[in-house]
Amino acid sequence: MAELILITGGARSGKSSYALEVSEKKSHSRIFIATCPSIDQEMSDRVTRHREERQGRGWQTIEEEIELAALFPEKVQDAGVVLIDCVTLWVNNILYNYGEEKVDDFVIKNLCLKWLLAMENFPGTVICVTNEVGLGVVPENRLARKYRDLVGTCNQLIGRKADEVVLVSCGVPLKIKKKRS
Ligand SMILES: Nc1nc2c(ncn2[C@@H]2O[C@H](COP(=O)(O)OP(=O)(O)OP(=O)(O)O)[C@@H](O)[C@H]2O)c(=O)[nH]1
Repeated sequence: MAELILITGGARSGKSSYALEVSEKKSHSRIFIATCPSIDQEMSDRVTRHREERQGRGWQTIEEEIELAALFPEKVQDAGVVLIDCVTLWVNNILYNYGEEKVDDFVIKNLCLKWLLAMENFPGTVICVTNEVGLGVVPENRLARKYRDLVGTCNQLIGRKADEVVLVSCGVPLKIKKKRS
């Protein structure tokens, strides 16, 4: 892969819009990989809002909740930039589909590494969106604590491999890891 960029932030921080902007500067040939399952009206409304935001801006959308590794490189090979939105929901989907008891730090690390490795054969730029889920109080619920930790593990893996990491807060991007020139 030419470049890996990780964009993180809180809910409704503006990270998705920023990720679109950055992607559009990278290439005219763009694929949006959505990991969000449309399970209720609230989710559907969010998805509709995002689809409208991309409308007429040259995006092709692939909805894939689990098998990110299977998309690379063949299914996205014509794209100059691939945007994955978002890692947080991918972790959620893994927990839900595999069964919470079957997913621990080791399992999530390996699953995340699988798609990071698959991306290495993709010649374009990959941009991943994630959430900073660990900044608030420690959740009372055990599953919520586990989820928070698994997301943190994936964010670290991707962040270490990334050329650039950007934290978006209040709609403002802050580069926290910069590519060496
Ligand atoms: N299934 C599906 N999901 C989509 C599509 N477009 C966007 N999404 C999902 O929308 C989710 C992000 O939406 P929000 O929850 O509104 O984002 P947010 O965290 O509140 O806001 P920002 O920080 O501003 O991005 C991501 O998980 C995407 O996968 C799509 O076309 N299909």
